[in-house]
Amino acid sequence: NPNYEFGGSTYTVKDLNEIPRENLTLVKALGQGAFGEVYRGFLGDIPVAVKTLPELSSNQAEMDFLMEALIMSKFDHPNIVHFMGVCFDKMPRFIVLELLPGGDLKTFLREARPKCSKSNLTMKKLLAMAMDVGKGCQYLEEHHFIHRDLAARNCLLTTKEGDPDVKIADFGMARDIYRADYYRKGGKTILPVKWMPPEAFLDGIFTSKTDVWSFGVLLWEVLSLGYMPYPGRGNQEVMQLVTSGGRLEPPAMCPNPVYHIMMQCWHPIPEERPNFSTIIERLGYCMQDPDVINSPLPELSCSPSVER
Ligand SMILES: CN1CCN(c2ccc(C(=O)Nc3n[nH]c4c3C=[N+](C(=O)[C@H](O)c3ccccc3)C4)cc2)CC1
Repeated sequence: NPNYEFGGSTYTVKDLNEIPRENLTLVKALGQGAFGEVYRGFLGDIPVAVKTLPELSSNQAEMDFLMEALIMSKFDHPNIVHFMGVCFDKMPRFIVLELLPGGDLKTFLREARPKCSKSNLTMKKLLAMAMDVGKGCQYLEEHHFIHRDLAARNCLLTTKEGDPDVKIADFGMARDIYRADYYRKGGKTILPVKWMPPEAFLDGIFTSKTDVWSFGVLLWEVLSLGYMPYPGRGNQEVMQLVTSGGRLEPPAMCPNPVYHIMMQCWHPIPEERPNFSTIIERLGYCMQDPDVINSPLPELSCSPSVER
């Protein structure tokens, strides 16, 4: 059974909170997880999300699933999805997590674009969502945990209405590296190149400053309302561009101070990039700046024919 080291202690499967299966009810699939399905359900009368491992899974998939549970079970932060327990006594195996009904951040941004009707999205809300992720990242940085795949697609929202809180909810990449799966899965696994700094995709060097670069791209995703970074460019082209100093353009209507934070996250020298405490501080200033929070969001053209 694999061990997991976090904060100076070592954990194994027996340290996981085993939930009696009879207390669990699965209601409806929420979407495809990396393994099997993720379901909406109840633990007693508490709404939960349940990640399932298909019964016919390889031994490696089983170990991956266990490692993912171990990783998430040790986090304790309001901006990281809360781990509730596992049903590992028999197949099918379950990981029970906090339910986040708002869906993923990228989808939310794309669906919340101001169309013809007034969208209730504001610059302040966008910055507050980025701040949430930044706080989760600061916690990971403090615990010397490198995420390796920070992106809007891996974050979830508490709600689609009002003021959603945002939480980091997927640790699959860190899990693969922790299990040294990356090599087993054949180096050709799809690397999130568009979210990676040069030292990572060129030399495989990962530190918390790698996550800072990715956070800068996530901030760009938020301000662009869910665009794919480097639109129209392939991974090879992006590696070329970035290694020769090219960077993402400012999203439409992005206030300069916010773009300035992105650019600092994308400093070619990792040590020159700010840490997450500094990033949060600077985002905080932006949120106090009337010129920033009162700047309008891009109004997409109102011609109904233009499908975005
Ligand atoms: C109209 N829209 C349609 C879509 N809809 C949804 C779509 C998906 C979800 C959803 O997956 N919620 C989750 N809550 N907790 C966890 C979830 C996923 N988890 C996982 O661990 C997943 O692996 C995961 C992790 C990060 C990102 C995505 C998926 C843990 C909720 C609402 C809202 C209304």
